[in-house]
Amino acid sequence: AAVCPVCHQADGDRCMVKDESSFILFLKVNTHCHADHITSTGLMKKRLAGLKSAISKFSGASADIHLSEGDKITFGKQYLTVVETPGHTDGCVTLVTGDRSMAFTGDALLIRGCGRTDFQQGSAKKLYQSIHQKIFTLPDHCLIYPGHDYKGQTASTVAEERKFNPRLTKSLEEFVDIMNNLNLPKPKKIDVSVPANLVCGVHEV
Ligand SMILES: N[C@@H](CCC(=O)N[C@@H](CSS)C(=O)NCC(=O)O)C(=O)O
Repeated sequence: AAVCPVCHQADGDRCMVKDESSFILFLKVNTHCHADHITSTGLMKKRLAGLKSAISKFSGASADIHLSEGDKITFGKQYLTVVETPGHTDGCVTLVTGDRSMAFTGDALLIRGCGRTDFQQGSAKKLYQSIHQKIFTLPDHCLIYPGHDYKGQTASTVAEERKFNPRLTKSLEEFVDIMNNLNLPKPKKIDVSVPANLVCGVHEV
């Protein structure tokens, strides 16, 4: 089996090593396919030789690697586990550290909020189930790092959000009602189209 030069493990799958000549040294992992998250990827690939992109297989986006539930992204002696958390989009993932002390939730769970569900495959019911079944089941002390910080708070914990999140402490029915009545303006330039020859790059439409 191939041995990863970074983490020295011989287990090819954990390192995403497919053969001895294809170790990945730089990986841009996108939590979902919205312009405000993936737009940098094409430019980063141009500037950093060997950089690979990764995104959920359910995102509809092209990328070097398509991620599935349970995939492990290894770096050094650490790894991130891919946890599918659809609802904001179909292809949203949360990345959880191997020791389950940190979770990068993208736009699924925000601090005292959550991703909107009113466009591009949004589903309030799916989001509620994702958060309750996949994120709120992580340890209480697990730190939450979301994709947006609208109120100056950059980290929270599972216990805090389970207790204080004004949307997720509600029943499913109440949550769906809240999400259907947010009436947020649609962000400008949120739509993306990905030309076939530009892997995980973005052209605004
Ligand atoms: N007006 C705000 C809202 C921007 C916004 O819509 N943010 C998205 C994530 S980017 S698609 C979202 O899910 N927000 C949830 C929410 O409850 O605000 C701004 O422009 O800053």
